[in-house]
Amino acid sequence: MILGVKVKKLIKHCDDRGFFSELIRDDEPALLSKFGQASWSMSYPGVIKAFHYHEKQDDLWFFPSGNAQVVLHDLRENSLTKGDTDVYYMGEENPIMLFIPKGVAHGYRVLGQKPATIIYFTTESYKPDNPDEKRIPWDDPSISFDWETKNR
Ligand SMILES: Cc1cn([C@H]2C[C@H](O)[C@@H](COP(=O)(O)OP(=O)(O)O[C@H]3O[C@@H](C)C(=O)[C@@H](O)[C@H]3O)O2)c(=O)[nH]c1=O
Repeated sequence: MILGVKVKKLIKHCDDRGFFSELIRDDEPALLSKFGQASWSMSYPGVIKAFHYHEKQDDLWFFPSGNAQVVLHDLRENSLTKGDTDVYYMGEENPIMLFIPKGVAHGYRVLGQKPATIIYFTTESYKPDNPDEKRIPWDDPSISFDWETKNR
């Protein structure tokens, strides 16, 4: 597992009305050291958004609807897991919060036949004049992640 990445499994309190679940609390600083921004985005089935990374901000991801294949790749020079790639399947079928530290490239592919929505929290707010948004092509050979679903 890439160093510094954290997973919080959400607890669904189900009853006859539906369910309730906590996402993040102020006594979980390990998950988000500070609040910068909350963002919401939707992607259509099959879309790949990858790879992005940040120099200053940490991300905390949650997919409230749909499902995604999330791919992380450690770019940090001084990390013991530099060069490692990890995959998470998250969303409706696996409701988790995923903490992605700065310097870890991240991206996702929407799985299934319906759009996926993501709500994510960042430790910094977006600066339109100088965004902390770095990009690596989704099929970059240095990561060489195979995004195809394997029928087996
Ligand atoms: C990220 C961001 C974008 N924008 C604007 C810029 C642009 O006009 C439009 C779409 O921006 P992007 O193409 O960068 O959006 P998107 O490709 O959804 O970017 C996001 O993807 C996820 C997977 C991440 O990891 C985030 O860090 C962020 O990079 O929204 C904001 O106004 N605020 C923001 O915080």
